[in-house]
Amino acid sequence: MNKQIIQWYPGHIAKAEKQLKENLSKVDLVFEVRDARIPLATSHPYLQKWLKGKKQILVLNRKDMINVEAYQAWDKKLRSEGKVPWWCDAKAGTGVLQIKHAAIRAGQELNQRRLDRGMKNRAIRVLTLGFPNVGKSALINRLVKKKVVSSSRKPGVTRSLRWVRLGQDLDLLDAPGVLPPRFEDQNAALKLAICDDIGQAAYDTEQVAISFMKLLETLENIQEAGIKSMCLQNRYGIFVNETIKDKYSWLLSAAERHTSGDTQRMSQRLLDDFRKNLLGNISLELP
Ligand SMILES: Nc1nc2c(ncn2[C@@H]2O[C@H](COP(=O)(O)OP(=O)(O)OP(=O)(O)O)[C@@H](O)[C@H]2O)c(=O)[nH]1
Repeated sequence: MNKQIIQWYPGHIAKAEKQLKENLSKVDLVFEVRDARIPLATSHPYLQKWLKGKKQILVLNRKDMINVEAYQAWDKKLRSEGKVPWWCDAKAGTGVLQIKHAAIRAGQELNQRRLDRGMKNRAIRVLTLGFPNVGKSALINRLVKKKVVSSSRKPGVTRSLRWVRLGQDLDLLDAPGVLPPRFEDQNAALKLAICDDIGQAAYDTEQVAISFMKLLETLENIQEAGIKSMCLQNRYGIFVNETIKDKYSWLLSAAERHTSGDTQRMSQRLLDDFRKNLLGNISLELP
């Protein structure tokens, strides 16, 4: 997918970015939350420029949705770059307590510096930052152990900044997802679309479904994923690795058979199936 096909910069994200910049000076620490399935595609190109050396905790969420190989490869790569990745599953709550402790420790260091300068101790203000739908709100809800902010399956749900208190030590700021105004790298944008990390209005479902199939063919671990045994045969009458004259004509013909030529709906079903059944088994992005 080389053409500029996927674009998404809705008004609320532009507004969120403006608000974020206004609020950055008020926070002490930033949780940068990325999607563990696509840590590169969910790394914001301007983030370091905005944060200007502010203390950060790198959270790789959705650990439950990747395989061990991907986890190990990314953990090693990030550590080799001097980063400390904190892995979690904000839906189930795994790894969240460790993140809380890391934030409290960072807060103690910051407060020590305040004391050294003759200032009083205070709760540390933490901003949760990341692309839409990576699990920022789910992480906050897990940290405070109740549903204080909306967390939903669709990207772009958090629309405004909201402070949430966590015990005596931390004040958390939930913020809408941020995105670069233009996706220079359309392959990264495709991964965001496949993982449902950008709004559906940003892309053509059929094109993304076809691009995803092309991408699947290039993945080495596709056999391990047991894709052939998936619902594809029964539901769509196709095999991914089948040799066919026009590789992607199956998408169109399958769409005709199943949904009277409604390829958009067919592609949507396909993407939904893949998101549900396949994405946890394959590595969309390896270092
Ligand atoms: N399997 C799994 N699902 C998760 C995880 N974290 C979040 N989710 C789900 O992903 C969806 C998006 O989570 P949110 O917390 O709303 O994401 P967000 O980053 O706040 O999204 P925006 O409001 O768009 O910025 C929800 O349906 C969550 O239940 C995780 O670690 N594992």
